[in-house]
Amino acid sequence: MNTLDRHNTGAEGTRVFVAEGAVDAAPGLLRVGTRGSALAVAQTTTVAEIMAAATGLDVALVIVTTQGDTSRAPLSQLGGTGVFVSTLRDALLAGECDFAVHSLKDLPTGACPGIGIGAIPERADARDALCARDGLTLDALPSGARVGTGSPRRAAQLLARRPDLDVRDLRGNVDTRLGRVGVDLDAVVLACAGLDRLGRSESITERFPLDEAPAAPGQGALAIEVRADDATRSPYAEALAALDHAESRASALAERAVLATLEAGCGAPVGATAHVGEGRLVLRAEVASLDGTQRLVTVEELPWAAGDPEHAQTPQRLGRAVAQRLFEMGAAMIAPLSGTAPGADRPGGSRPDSSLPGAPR
Ligand SMILES: NCc1[nH]cc(CCC(=O)O)c1CC(=O)O
Repeated sequence: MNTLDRHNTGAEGTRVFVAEGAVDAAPGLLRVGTRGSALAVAQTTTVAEIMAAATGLDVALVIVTTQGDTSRAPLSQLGGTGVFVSTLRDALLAGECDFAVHSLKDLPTGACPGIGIGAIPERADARDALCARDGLTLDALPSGARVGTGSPRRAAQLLARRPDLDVRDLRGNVDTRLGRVGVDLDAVVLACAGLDRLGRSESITERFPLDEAPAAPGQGALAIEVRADDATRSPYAEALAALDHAESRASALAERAVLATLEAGCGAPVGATAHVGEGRLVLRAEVASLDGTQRLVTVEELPWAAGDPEHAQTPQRLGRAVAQRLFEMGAAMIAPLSGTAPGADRPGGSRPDSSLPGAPR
């Protein structure tokens, strides 16, 4: 009755299936909470298949409908993008699911009592994608071309390269946004990760290099949240350990520490992108003015090795240092960081992501 669509994963005969409505806890079953959008279901299915293979258990996708999905009220009235996240967290705390899968870039940086990030899986392509009509690249778009994005960071980065563009506000899910290309817009900018996960890679006409256009902190990464008491208990711990990817975790946490220290929200023109190379964690971040005419960029790095307890706090330290440097360069003077006017005084420092003791690294 609960199962709409079941399929075998082929992994030791376990099943991954989509449940409609409530599913009771059962010993042989893991329940993974997800939003119901095509993108959310696609990425949660991948997560569920890894969990099933690692534990030998069945995995149910529990679709949680959030107010952000059903309401037509502006996001600002619903309490910002956090509405997508808080309903999933409520379901987790209420025991309606055992895990919650989020796009990491949509997760507010503040800690949530009783919940922690149990795993950050291997990240998809973190870059932004231009999806233009007729296969056009950014340089090839005609003067004054109309490009859609709802992100102030993407708008600033577009205008920095092409001040002549007519950047238009754009909302809605991935397919809605793509549907505007060649109709009333010449192009839209979306995350490569979402397009690749949805099988829409062929719509991409250019992938912007991260060193020229740092993406949103955490873009392309997922976060698997778990009740803090369950993180180290079997079978949850085995499922999380199979999913966690140390380099992706370190990179994403460093990027998010920039955002937390700047006390910047998703509406702030802030990009941050980290990678691991030659035993070092390298973090590049940018704060731009909304019109793209002013861009502050800094790159810093620290030694880092997977699994080394000495480097457990390195991502947060690196992110804080980069954000402090951006403050010194005048970030608060050129950009609205949390919806306040440019120039407003921004104290640094904010509570970091909750980290679970004993959670897989
Ligand atoms: N803000 C919406 C959002 N949240 C996560 C993704 C998909 C990319 C990802 O997983 O980071 C998107 C769409 C987009 O930015 O194009």
